Amino acid sequence: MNKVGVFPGKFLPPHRGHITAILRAHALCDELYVVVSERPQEDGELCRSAGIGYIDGVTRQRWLSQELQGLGIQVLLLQEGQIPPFPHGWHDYAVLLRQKVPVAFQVIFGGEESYRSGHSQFFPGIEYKVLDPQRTQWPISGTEIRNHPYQHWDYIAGAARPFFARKVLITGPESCGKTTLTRKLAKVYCTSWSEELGRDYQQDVVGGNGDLFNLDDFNRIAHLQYEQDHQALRSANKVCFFDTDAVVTAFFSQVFLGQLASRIESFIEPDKYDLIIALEPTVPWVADGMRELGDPAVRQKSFEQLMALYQQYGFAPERILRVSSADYYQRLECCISAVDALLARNA
Ligand SMILES: NC(=O)c1ccc[n+]([C@@H]2O[C@H](COP(=O)([O-])OP(=O)(O)OC[C@H]3O[C@@H](n4cnc5c(N)ncnc54)[C@H](O)[C@@H]3O)[C@@H](O)[C@H]2O)c1
Repeated sequence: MNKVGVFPGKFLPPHRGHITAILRAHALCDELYVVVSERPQEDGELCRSAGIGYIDGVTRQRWLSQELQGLGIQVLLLQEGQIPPFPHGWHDYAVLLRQKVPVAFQVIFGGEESYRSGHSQFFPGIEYKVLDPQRTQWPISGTEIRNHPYQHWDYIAGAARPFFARKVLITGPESCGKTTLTRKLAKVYCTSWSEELGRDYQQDVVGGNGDLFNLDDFNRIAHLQYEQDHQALRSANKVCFFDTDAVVTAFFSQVFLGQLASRIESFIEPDKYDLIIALEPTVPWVADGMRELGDPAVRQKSFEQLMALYQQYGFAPERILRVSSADYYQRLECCISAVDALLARNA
């Protein structure tokens, strides 16, 4: 007979302990269903008290589906908000779980010996198989990750890391040292970064001549940058650095064409970044054949216009760090201190 197993849990968030236990369970049956339980009120409170955004059930289901893809394991979502919380809802929980899993199952997997009596009472005839109850291989819990994600980074399932990674935007007008600083910060923190692709785009599509840009070029730049940023975030190690954002694209759309390309605003995300490092144009201007705004007064004015755009689009002023020093060493130190502080919070 086909042996069907179920692996239930909150997975708030999924971690290596969960993944390893699920893979062991998968090796012990013919068909496995992972069931993500969501209790929006209680789960929301767990996230709030840890100081993180709410990780809803669908997001957890997506993360686990990504982690387990290709193995034939189905990940289901069980809404438990309407039944009494554990341990008072055993009866209703048993009913819901049976309704959710589309076929009869013979074994439930878990890591808690203390759930055994509940299982034998409410799932009679169904085996309860406990795996690694001491959590010896991966001594970690969802609570520890929620409360101290950067201390326990290596345990967080890869699919969930972009959620926890701090997002740091480096912004500023032309020739303020943005790209170099972004690369340096990524190296200091041994992590990924996303470079501004507008310059390569300008080279490839209009031979470097910005006068040939049309509005659709700026839509495409915003879209391509969005995708590239997304990819960089997937391999972030606690923090990810972004060399530009759609506000900068909006600014250049205005500079080159005197108007805003139609789709740029849909890529502007005021809440995305934990920190926005705004580099004032106090370092020497470097002509590279593609830059347009070299006059000192124009540079400062560009900076202020850019800052006004962040304000206009609702970026929180307390997340913006203006870096004005003309000294490259000071600029770097100032950024390192700010990123350290960001990683120390909630750590
Ligand atoms: N309402 C009720 O009365 C009731 C009754 C029984 C069960 N339930 C539901 O069953 C689920 C129980 O899951 P949970 O809260 O334990 O979820 P969880 O996400 O904390 O853990 C999921 C499973 O992984 C195991 N695990 C966790 N960390 C591990 C590690 N480091 N190494 C190996 N294994 C590890 C856990 O023991 C558990 O079996 C919950 O969703 C709960 O709502 C509800």
